[in-house]
Amino acid sequence: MASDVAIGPRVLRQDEWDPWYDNLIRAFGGVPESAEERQAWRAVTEFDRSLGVWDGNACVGTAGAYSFRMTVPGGAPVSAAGVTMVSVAATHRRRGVLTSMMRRQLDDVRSWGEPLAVLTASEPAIYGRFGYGAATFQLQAEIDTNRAGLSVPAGTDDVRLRYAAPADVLDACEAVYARLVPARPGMVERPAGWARLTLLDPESERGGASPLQCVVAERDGEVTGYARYRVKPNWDSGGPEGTVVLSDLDALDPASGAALWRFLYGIDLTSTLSVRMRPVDDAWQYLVSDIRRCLPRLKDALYVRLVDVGAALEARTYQAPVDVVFEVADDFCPWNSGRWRLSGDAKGASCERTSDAAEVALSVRELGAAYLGGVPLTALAAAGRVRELRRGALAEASVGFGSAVAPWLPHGF
Ligand SMILES: CC(=O)SCCNC(=O)CCNC(=O)[C@H](O)C(C)(C)COP(=O)(O)OP(=O)(O)OC[C@H]1O[C@@H](n2cnc3c(N)ncnc32)[C@H](O)[C@@H]1OP(=O)(O)O
Repeated sequence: MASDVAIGPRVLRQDEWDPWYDNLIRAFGGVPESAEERQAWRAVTEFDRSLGVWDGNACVGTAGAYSFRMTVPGGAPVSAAGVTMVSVAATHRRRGVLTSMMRRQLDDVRSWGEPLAVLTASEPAIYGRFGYGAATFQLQAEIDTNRAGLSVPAGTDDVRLRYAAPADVLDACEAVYARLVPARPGMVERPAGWARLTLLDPESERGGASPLQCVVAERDGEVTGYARYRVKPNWDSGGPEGTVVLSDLDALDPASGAALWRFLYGIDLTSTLSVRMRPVDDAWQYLVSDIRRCLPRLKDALYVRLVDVGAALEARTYQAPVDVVFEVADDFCPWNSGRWRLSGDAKGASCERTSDAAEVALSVRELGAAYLGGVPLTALAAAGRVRELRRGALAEASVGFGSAVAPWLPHGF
């Protein structure tokens, strides 16, 4: 029988989800998920935007594309395909199966009129060839809470904290999250069904820590913030050395945020606060007296691909006036290649094809890296990945592309 791999990716059918998802799980090591996790991921699968590659009856390739709306600089929510569930069976690796799915997917995203595709990469080396650039980074830290002192702003003592079962306060926490989304590039409006995912708490992923715990911050009876975390006790010969492992923390104002951080710092019998997936400008860094005792480090997070260069650059605003002609190279999506004049400021922008002389030359990957304002074009130029062709154009573009707050993707997908 002829192999269907030659036919290439096709849209996933509802009755194919189990073998499709099994291919993904196996590609990530084969550790089974709980029935609850499986059901939750099935519930958010968008079948008409999911692709499978089949060899006879066997699924050998998977890819999906959530229909996200992501905040861009200036605050607008922009349609972005959230590329996900990418896997190729090891029996079929390095034969171009991923490339065939990326080809089909980016053509589809273009036909849906969505200007952006975004993803988090299992390995950074995979997606650059398809035009994705690392656009946001996340802060990780192991905070020595006994030695990195904390000072809090006025009003912190007015914030009331109370424990709550995570599911009982989910709606109030989601309301806090939703109010933060427009204020920070890279944040994604949570589509229907996604709030539940924040509560998934399989024992296999706790690493010996407690189930998820939740504390909410309130002022005048209104929920103004929340933290979800686990505690991992550790008793060694020197005494208690437990770790607080932060899962999520969002707050609407500095005092509410500080109250939550102070709470996490002060949990008895613990000496380390372990944080992951935080924005690079996270406030706790400016509350501590000794940042060295926090061991901060960065990790790449969201990768951005401009599927439609003109529409994407028009969808955001620019924090200082920009009038620059970009020469864009895009081998994988050639419809983007060529010269574009971007004229914009903090109120809006236009981006149109031009035959004027190029002033800054770069590939679509660099444009994706710089798009959310977290990676300066000047830094990419220093690495030789962006070329200035008109004196002054690079600085003009780099300042304009910047963002007052660091872009951040708060959760995986
Ligand atoms: C958004 C997400 O879901 S991220 C999750 C990605 N999935 C995983 O990491 C699961 C485990 N890995 C896999 O399933 C597969 O190895 C994949 C999906 C990473 C790659 O699939 P393949 O079908 O083997 O890729 P394909 O054959 O199309 O390779 C295309 C090119 O990418 C390169 N490439 C593929 N995977 C990698 C990698 N992990 N690191 C570096 N380069 C890679 C290939 O060498 C090839 O290069 P070439 O064009 O210069 O020859």
